Amino acid sequence: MDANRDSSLATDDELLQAQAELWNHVFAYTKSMSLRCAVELGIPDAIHRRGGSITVPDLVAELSLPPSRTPYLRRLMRLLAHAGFFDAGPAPDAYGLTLLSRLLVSAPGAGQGLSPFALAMLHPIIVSPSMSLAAWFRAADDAARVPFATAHGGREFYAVVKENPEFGAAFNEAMACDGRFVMDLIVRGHGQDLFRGIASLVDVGGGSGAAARAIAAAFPHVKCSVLELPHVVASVPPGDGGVEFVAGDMFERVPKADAVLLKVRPRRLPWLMDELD
Ligand SMILES: C[S@@+](CC[C@H](N)C(=O)[O-])C[C@H]1O[C@@H](n2cnc3c(N)ncnc32)[C@H](O)[C@@H]1O
Repeated sequence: MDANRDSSLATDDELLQAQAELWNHVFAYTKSMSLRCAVELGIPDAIHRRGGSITVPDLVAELSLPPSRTPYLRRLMRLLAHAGFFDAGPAPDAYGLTLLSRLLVSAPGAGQGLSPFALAMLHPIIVSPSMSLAAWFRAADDAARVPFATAHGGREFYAVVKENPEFGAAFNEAMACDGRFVMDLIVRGHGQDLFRGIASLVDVGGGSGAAARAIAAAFPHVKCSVLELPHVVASVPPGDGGVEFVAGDMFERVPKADAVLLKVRPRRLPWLMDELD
């Protein structure tokens, strides 16, 4: 259907199709929330432990859930299978891992360990400010540059990360697992070209050093360091993985090195940070 057409000219079928699309958008969050639930329960790891496929009653037992939850878990699995996370294979009432859910499996060699990323990005501290996006647009006062600050007592994102150790640890682990995953692929695919002639590298805002460690392991001749905020450096176990940590502020000083790595993410969440953060 032509998205710009006047709805008075649409056929009943087209109106119903448009309503179905509207419902898809209205309920899109059910996918995210079901994913969060699956990760919190440890469903991808449980299926992996049971050889890659499991029936719903066995999954209830494996997760030590009350048997009365079986029909509800079945509905959750059906939704997640529809979203591509699990494969409703040939056996009745059984679900297997897909490429997508293998990304979440934590066992080394069996999956990519990206569950912490899903958990942190779907944490209430990140999600809840989105509920006040419209109110923020309407607000006359300019004090809060983004809805995140309004929802969190005027504090910017990294101040909240610092003040909330549980969320801080979850956020750092999310960055670490994603950094490790991406950097392993980059090193595997393009590392020889990328790091030729480089003797030292500093990863600016490099979190707990997962990406720098992946580079140091693959290219031992590259002296890798990480520049991070002091509270992040303080949370990294000492003597970890051949990477030097420098506590500081990237806007004040960046240690000298042959190469600077600054890996940032596209600003997908308009309520979280603005261009100045
Ligand atoms: C979005 S995370 C990215 C982490 C990692 N580079 C990655 O891509 O996975 C941004 C990191 O920058 C750090 N950071 C924020 N402001 C900083 C500053 N002024 N100086 C140094 N690091 C900073 C944060 O603590 C956080 O770990």
